[in-house]
Amino acid sequence: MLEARGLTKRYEGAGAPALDRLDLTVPAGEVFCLLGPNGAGKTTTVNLFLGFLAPTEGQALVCGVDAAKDPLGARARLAYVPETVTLYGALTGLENLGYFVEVSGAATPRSEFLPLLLAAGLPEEAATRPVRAYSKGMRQKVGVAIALARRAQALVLDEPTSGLDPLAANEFAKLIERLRREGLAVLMVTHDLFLAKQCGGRIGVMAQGRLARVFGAEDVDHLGLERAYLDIVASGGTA
Ligand SMILES: Nc1ncnc2c1ncn2[C@@H]1O[C@H](COP(=O)(O)OP(=O)(O)OP(=O)(O)O)[C@@H](O)[C@H]1O
Repeated sequence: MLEARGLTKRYEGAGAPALDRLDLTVPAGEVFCLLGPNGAGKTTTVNLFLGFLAPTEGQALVCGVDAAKDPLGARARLAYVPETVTLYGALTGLENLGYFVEVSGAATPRSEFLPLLLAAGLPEEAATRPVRAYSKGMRQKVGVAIALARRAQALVLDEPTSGLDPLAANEFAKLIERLRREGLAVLMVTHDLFLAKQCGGRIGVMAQGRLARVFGAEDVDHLGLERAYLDIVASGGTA
């Protein structure tokens, strides 16, 4: 579970807070998509959950662990897939997975590596090829496989489908849905309204550091979400 309680971040020298009293709970088995324009506070939120930033006020809890007080404990329970997954180009997908699992200290047996890559949607023939020739979507899948291998209970994704073609983004949405069904708590930052709708769960729109509105993915159609998003952004989060 991911939980923000009155989570606030004011960067030094800045006037308005980058994140203003965020209250949010993402339980196991839910996807929460965070939308918002540039500078809304999405990355700040992610960095607070990862314990990379200390909050000015409030708490970011990962499965009950306060990320500011125990960042290593929080990160042990949280898998993070960034916008661009950094892998070793000369190593194969399998070798990269093995390396990152070892570094993380996870006890995942080697026999599970290939099934994990396949579960993340990587074609089997690609698993033994150097990743320097992988597409961005294939790299993202290795990133998800690394996250799965760590058996984290929560998953945070930052713009995971940026630069993916619609087919790859659609495949990625299905993967996220599967992880949700397997019981992960998923927080996904995205600019992609279609992806947010497709991944189900709840969709939050941030503006100027505030979580302005939360929609159930079932309760709003694409056009309605787009209109609401534009209204919220135009009003600076007060619509
Ligand atoms: N290290 C920093 N020092 C000062 N201000 C910062 C710092 N990082 C971010 N900010 C400011 O905090 C606010 C929120 O930034 P943040 O990066 O969280 O937004 P975002 O929603 O992730 O934007 P984007 O969609 O562009 O990634 C912005 O006004 C930004 O300029």
